[in-house]
Amino acid sequence: MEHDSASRTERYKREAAEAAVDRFFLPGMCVGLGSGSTAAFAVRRLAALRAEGRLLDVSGVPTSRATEALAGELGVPLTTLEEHPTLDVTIDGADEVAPDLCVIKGGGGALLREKIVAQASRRVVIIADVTKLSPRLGTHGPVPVEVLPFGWHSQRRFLESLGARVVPRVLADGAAYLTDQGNRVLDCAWGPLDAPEVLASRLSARAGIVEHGLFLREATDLVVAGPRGVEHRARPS
Ligand SMILES: O=C[C@H](O)[C@H](O)[C@H](O)COP(=O)(O)O
Repeated sequence: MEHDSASRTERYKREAAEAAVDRFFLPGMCVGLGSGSTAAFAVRRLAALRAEGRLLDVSGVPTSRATEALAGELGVPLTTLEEHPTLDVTIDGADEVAPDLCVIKGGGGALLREKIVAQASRRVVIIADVTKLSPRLGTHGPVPVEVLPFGWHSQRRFLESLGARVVPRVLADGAAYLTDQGNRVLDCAWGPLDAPEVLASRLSARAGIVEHGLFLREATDLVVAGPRGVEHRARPS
């Protein structure tokens, strides 16, 4: 039963990713390649289209070392923000998606590069299976916060003073999890957030906090897949 629901979720992730690539990646584009299991399906779709001789002139900026490695393995051409400071579109996953297309990202630790790439993109398409939809951000899980290793205990106390239950992210062997930039991640559970924009600006103002997983303005579109098929939603104006 559990296995069935896990494989359904994987199918929905793949369907959302493939629909988004087919609709939003166009010939000649420079694109952002997101991170995580859903975004990996998008990279695979782009590689499959290339194998059919389509989108051969599309190049991508990867949002993590893992995505860079996957794209490299599959022969997807990569570029950089130095070469292409503005990207046409980024397709990326999310951990939680609210009805206004505000999202939480960073479950895989790629939030900083993902936000840099999203903010350099004209359009940001979030791809998700239905389990990611949430009535209010914070309902499903924590907000990942990336902090410099220097003085990180002081960031932990600061986050607790804002009401979070803070769990420093660790690897299976108990060692500290480090991001691609060598920073720590503190997973901060606040529960459903009444005013995510107020929280986001307090986090952004704190020295030592490098970035947080609240993406409140970046997403322009959502492609979500579930038992009723694949649906596209544009950000409400
Ligand atoms: O840091 C990771 C990213 O923000 C992912 O896009 C997010 O965690 C969703 O990952 P997945 O598609 O594996 O659920």
